[in-house]
Amino acid sequence: MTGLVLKSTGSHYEVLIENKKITARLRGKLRLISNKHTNPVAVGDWVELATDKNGDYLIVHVLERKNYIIRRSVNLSKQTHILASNIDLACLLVTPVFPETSFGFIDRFLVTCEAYSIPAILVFNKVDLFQGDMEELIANYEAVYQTIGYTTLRTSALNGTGLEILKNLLKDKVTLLSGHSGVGKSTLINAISPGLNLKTGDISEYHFKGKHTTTYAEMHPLSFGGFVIDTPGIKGFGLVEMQPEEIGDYFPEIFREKTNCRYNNCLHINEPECAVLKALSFGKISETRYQSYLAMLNDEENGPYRSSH
Ligand SMILES: Nc1nc2c(ncn2[C@@H]2O[C@H](COP(=O)(O)OP(=O)(O)OP(=O)(O)O)[C@@H](O)[C@H]2O)c(=O)[nH]1
Ligand SMILES: [Zn+2]
Repeated sequence: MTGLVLKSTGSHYEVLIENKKITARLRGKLRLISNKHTNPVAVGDWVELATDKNGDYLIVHVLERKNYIIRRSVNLSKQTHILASNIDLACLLVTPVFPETSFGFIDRFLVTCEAYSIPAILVFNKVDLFQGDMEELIANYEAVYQTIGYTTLRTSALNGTGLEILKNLLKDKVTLLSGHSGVGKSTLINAISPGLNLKTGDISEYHFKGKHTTTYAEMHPLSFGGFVIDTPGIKGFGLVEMQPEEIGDYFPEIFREKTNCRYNNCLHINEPECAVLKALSFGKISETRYQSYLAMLNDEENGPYRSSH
């Protein structure tokens, strides 16, 4: 029989088999297969199951993954951890304040999605709080990302803004929902799919302790069709196994321009006749995006790269 992995707590897995949630363990052998990733089975995996002599469920095989997103393991070793697999859409919840989501964080998320060819959207949440300066801040973010071609949406779980549009975007898909701890992931899922009753945090706790209420990635069936994967308060995405020359390919607007650079191995730092730097000087490529690009280049061991721009 096959099932869909909804949750992993390390030793046990919650698996959906034809609308029934069961708990399963891994067959011993499976644990040895993957040295590359710290978890051989991830949320979103389709798995084959068997029962042991006591009638307990065992995961015996992981079906081929359409895609998966990896993160560096928490201990910052070379090992990586599969965050989730078989993702149709990645949705980043963004709040300009409470908590602050930086351009750098958004760009890292988008680059990760581009690298895995997973469509990504940006959802500006808690818009009920946006007035005055906040409104301006959001409009600024929207302008940057809409110009590149990303879909953006404004939502509020509190006053219902954008919830119907969000439901339409998520319907019948497996959506990875990300965002800093406290941006309102659990609250938003509860609002679009009542009955799940996910635990939400008190905002004051986030401020003072940086508290995480969610600790494991977990997949939830949506009442209107599809699944959403809630991820624990993420500090950042690791750019795993990415070559410096590759990074620009995951910024769609840099990728579009780079064919016109004089050198085809141009890193768009201070090379002559660089089409990317030219587009930047015309404002066709945004300054914040370019700064994120440079920051990501310098993340790699080959850095530092400094632009004379
Ligand atoms: N004003 C306002 N507050 C919101 C909204 N959505 C969530 N909140 C508040 O933001 C806080 C954090 O919400 P959560 O849903 O727990 O955040 P989360 O992203 O799931 O956090 P983690 O589980 O730690 O990753 C809570 O106090 C919510 O009441 C919203 O649309 N408007
Ligand atoms: Zn260039």
